[in-house]
Amino acid sequence: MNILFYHPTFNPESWVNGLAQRLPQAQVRVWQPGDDAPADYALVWQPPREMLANRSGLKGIFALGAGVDAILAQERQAPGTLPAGVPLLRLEDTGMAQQMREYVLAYVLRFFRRMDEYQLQQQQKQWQPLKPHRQERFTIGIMGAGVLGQQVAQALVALGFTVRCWSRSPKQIAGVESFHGRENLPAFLHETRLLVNLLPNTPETVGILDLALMKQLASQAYLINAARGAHLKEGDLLTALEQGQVAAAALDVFADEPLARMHPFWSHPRVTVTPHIAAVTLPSQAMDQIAANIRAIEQGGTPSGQVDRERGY
Ligand SMILES: NC(=O)C1=CN([C@@H]2O[C@H](COP(=O)(O)OP(=O)(O)OC[C@H]3O[C@@H](n4cnc5c(N)ncnc54)[C@H](O)[C@@H]3O)[C@@H](O)[C@H]2O)C=CC1
Ligand SMILES: O=C(O)C(=O)CO
Repeated sequence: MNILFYHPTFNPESWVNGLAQRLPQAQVRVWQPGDDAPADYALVWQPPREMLANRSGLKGIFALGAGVDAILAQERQAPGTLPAGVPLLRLEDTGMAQQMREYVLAYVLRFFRRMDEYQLQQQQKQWQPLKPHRQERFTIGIMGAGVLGQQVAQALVALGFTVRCWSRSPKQIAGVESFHGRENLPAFLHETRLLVNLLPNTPETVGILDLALMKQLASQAYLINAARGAHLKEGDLLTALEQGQVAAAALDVFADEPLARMHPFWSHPRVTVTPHIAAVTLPSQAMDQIAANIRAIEQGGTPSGQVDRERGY
């Protein structure tokens, strides 16, 4: 069995060695331009078109992340990047849910305990206790109740928050009110005080975080966007902040990354910027999952994490 690896920034040696340890029967190699020797599987992030274009015989392409929007966009722009008919698989959790829980909880508590405002007050040397937010008036809405959203929801319930989620189909998550479908989006947004976005970026969800949506939230709402920058209309967030509709936002992802030096978010007193670090790929856990999926395919079983290319996630 031959496995190709390509990632623009990961250390390829540790992946080649790690995969070889997990799949002793496999020959693992780092793809180099011009390599058109046979392969059964490919592990990729931002693959050049020429890497996979003529490889319709692959048994699986493994995306080295949870979100596959970038690779599907590559395919739209340069057809052939993902040969037709080859299953595309993504990472499911592999340690990202724990990181995402930490990220979201950190900002939920920061906003709930008004730490963002105390930080601004400290800069003014201002000693001014603020009226605490009350949990019963601090409903948290999670858009996207998948692998990551469900675990974040459970962690927030355990902290005593009222939590609701919105997804494509109804979800059963203990202690969480489930809303689904576009028709129920207004009901989900109504009275949501803190909105967490964990949707995949698809043709249906791109630009979903716009001013019209923000106006449906409770006033002085908070936003945590840890999914994709393409979900957020950045100018609309600036307007919502100016109008007081949104009190503050924590943003991990941006329309253009890295965020341009002149971007207003950098210096906005009500915006926190992190450089797309909410949940990163953990090589060891990712390789365990990919190796298990390859074994499943080799034994005629069904691997997990297969992407529906039409749906976009
Ligand atoms: N900032 C970061 O570091 C990271 C960001 N991410 C982002 O998080 C996203 C979510 O990851 P997972 O939870 O693993 O995905 P998932 O596929 O398990 O969950 C997606 C959820 O979104 C819902 N959804 C999809 N389309 C919808 C629509 N049109 N209307 C309503 N609900 C819809 C689904 O029903 C599902 O509940 C990824 O696609 C990625 O973009 C993932 C990892 C790290
Ligand atoms: O896995 C993903 O989709 C990520 O965004 C990782 O940073």
